[in-house]
Amino acid sequence: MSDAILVLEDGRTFTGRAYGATGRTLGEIVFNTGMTGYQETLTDPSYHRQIVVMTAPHIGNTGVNDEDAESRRIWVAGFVVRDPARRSSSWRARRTLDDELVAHGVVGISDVDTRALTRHLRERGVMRAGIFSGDALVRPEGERRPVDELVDEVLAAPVMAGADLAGEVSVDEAYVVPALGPDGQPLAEPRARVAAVDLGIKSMTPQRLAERGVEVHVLPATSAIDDVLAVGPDGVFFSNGPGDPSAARHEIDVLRGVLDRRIPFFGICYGNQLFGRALGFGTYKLRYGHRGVNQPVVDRTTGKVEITAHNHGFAVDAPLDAETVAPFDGGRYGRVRVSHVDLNDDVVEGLEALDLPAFSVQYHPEAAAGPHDAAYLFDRFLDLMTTHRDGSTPDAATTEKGAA
Ligand SMILES: NC(=O)CC[C@H](N)C(=O)O
Repeated sequence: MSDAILVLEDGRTFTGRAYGATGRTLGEIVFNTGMTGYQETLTDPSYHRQIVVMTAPHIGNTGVNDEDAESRRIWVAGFVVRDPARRSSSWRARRTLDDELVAHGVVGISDVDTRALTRHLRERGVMRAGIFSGDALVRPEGERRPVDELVDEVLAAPVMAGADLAGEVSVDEAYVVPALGPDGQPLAEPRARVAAVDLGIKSMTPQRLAERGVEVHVLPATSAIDDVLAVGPDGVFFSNGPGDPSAARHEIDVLRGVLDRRIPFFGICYGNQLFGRALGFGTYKLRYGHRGVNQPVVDRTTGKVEITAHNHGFAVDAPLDAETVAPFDGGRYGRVRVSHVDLNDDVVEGLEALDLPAFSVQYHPEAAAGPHDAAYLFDRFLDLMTTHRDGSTPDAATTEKGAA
């Protein structure tokens, strides 16, 4: 195994060994505290352009299987681990993690003091970084490249703030995930039909809806409101995704079209941030974000605390205490409240419109990877769609699907 170096934009360096592909990679460096789920993390499109540090020290133990990928490829820009497993041990493993990283051309580094690195990122905040190994470490004449030169390359990489990335990870063509019955077989009569805008969707999300008898039409991020309406949806879903929500102007316009028509809406993660912005709230970048599978969140509707999976670096800036009139366009969307809050740091983790059939969460009820405490949110979405359709909501008199 050859040498590798991790270079942060503030000049801090960590030496280690090449892991996965060798070469050079640049991105925003973030840490994930999950003890499990590295395959789901690697294939989560929300990590596009990010170098992920795993704080769990031993990575690769269960290899890579053919079932747990959350999308068609690995998206992380680079991978940083402490102690890679020397062999995979799982009846489901088909390949080693090292081989999988090589096959996908993902440059990684191992034997890094990931505790020191994570403490550094907690203090200084996430920043740009690069991993350099193999030819990327040496000049053509064979001498080692000085760190200053590597730092300059890191500083030339784009920052995450302002990045509009959903279009880079979304599908090109729409597809349908069929509704399933209790026996796992396709349902002839779906219980509801959802238009799901793919901003970087994880495959487990339409699956969780399909398991509840919902037919899911997954649409490209570039879809216009007419494409969404063409599905004839009982509800619209906006997925997780990479990038800065303040850059997603097209998607926010489409979402306002959904809200104006009072079509039931549910958003996850990036979808929550876009819902917040559509309502007129701001979003901001967290110092180091939430990434892992054990974040405590309180659901203020029931008072229950749930342990949840997270992957976000931005958050919605909305008042925690009271119902607020959504600021957009003089209160056009009525009242809103913060429905979920992170108990570690009081970050907004969910929004609920009180005068529209719409809600969202900042975290991952699809739970891939992670605990399943928040699965009830998919049931809430289905309930919202069916009661809205049957006209049995309290505000049904004023709720007319298709009204402009
Ligand atoms: N998982 C997500 O949807 C992430 C949303 C956004 N890109 C963030 O970092 O906050």
